[in-house]
Amino acid sequence: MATLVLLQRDLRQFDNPALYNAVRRRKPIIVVHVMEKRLGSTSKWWLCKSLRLFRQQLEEWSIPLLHLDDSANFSDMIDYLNDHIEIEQIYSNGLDFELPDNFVEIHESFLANLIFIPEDMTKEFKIFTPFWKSIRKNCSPVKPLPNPDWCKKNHVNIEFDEYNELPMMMADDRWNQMESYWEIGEKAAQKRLELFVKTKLSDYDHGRDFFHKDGTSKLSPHLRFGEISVRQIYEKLNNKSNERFCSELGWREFAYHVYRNHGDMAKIPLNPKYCDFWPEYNDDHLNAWRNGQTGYPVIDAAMRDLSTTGWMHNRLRMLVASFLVKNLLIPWQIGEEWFYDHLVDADPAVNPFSWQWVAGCGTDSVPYFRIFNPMLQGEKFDPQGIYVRKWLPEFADFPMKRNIHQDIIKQPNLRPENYPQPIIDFKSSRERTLSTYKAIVAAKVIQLKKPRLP
Ligand SMILES: Cc1cc2nc3c(=O)[nH]c(=O)nc-3n(C[C@H](O)[C@H](O)[C@H](O)COP(=O)(O)OP(=O)(O)OC[C@H]3O[C@@H](n4cnc5c(N)ncnc54)[C@H](O)[C@@H]3O)c2cc1C
Repeated sequence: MATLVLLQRDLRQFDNPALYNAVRRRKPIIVVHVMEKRLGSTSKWWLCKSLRLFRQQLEEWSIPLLHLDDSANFSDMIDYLNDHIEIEQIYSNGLDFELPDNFVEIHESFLANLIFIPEDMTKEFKIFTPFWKSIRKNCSPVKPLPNPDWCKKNHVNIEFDEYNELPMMMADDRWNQMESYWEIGEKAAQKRLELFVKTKLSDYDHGRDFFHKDGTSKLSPHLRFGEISVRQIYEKLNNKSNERFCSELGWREFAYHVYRNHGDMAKIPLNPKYCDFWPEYNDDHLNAWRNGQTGYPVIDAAMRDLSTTGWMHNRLRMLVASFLVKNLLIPWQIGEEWFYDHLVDADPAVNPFSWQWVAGCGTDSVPYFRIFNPMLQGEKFDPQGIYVRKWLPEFADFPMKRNIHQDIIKQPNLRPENYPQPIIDFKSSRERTLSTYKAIVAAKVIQLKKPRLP
């Protein structure tokens, strides 16, 4: 008789409730990773590496890690496993698919991805601050579990010849390059947390906004795949001096709070006024945005950074998203999809939530008239153009004393020859957007053209 542990976004041994409870049963354990339904290619790259490392960790406990590529084949897999050893109990930490009816009785699901238990929050909140205040006042954060007490009885001495293959990525230079930016897995996540606490946390409130400074934790992909427990981070850092950092974890909780009631958030605006809004858009503009060729240095640097590293600083995410939606008037869903495919931390709740926040159609969103100015933002948060120079080789000889963000717009002769002209005029695109949004906000029912979505 064996315990089956199904994992999706919880590739860790420490504070993993499904694994912990399985170990306590003192029966042989089989772990199966089930492929998520929505996974971008860059996150898949991360997952492939993470699964291999996790398999090595589980081998130390003689627990086999199998992989199911499509949750639709769940029953076939159980038949196969039952031919080798009877599956008595199934544990998971929440799945993105429903188990077939005949397994519901033996399945127990724990929640592992959030600090607070969502069921403890009976009211639906639309604004972040009251949500965060209320949940902290009225609910208790879940404490991380102790290390499970591993015992030799839990061994499974069976060689599985099916479901043994872990997913693979096609060879691509992109992945080789990405490799140099990241250390993957549970051990790396713990190391990153330690380093952040030692070297960056004390300056986080100020440093987090400067995109050339590397002042944030970069824990997001580890949290995305559950290589580290958010409860462990919260328990360690939740005190008065780390309010700002904890409130960022709070935004993550809030995104999941909203996602619980709006699973279709990646496609459907939370504010129905925006449902049928988007006009036709320009494909050349979209391609320029994707490839970092808009002629606006900070936007282009950020988009090239994303393609190379799979990550982007939070302020830059806001800037490039605002530029796409509010200057190029391209539907936010298209940007969401691009991010989802290119981010190592592409998160099914946080990514669509954040895109809706920028587009102004979400909950507790940026007001429609707030349109980020890439020149001013660049000047403020990358004053010497260090970040831009890092990602745009076209600016290698640009004089250090010049303001890279403003000067090339105000004095076109300073623009490097091999760097594109701006694809739009910032001021007039801003005005066009403001009048379009004003009409939406004023209208009772919007009936413009449907968006052309991918
Ligand atoms: C358009 C857009 C898309 C985004 N897409 C994602 C996504 O797919 N996945 C993702 O994890 N984050 C996303 N974010 C939120 C945020 O940009 C990242 O969480 C953050 O940049 C990750 O870097 P970090 O780990 O160094 O963050 P830190 O500043 O060190 O924060 C610690 C943790 O708090 C959480 N967090 C921080 N900022 C936010 C935020 N604004 N909203 C929700 N949670 C937050 C993350 O889990 C993060 O790892 C998006 C933001 C925008 C504007």
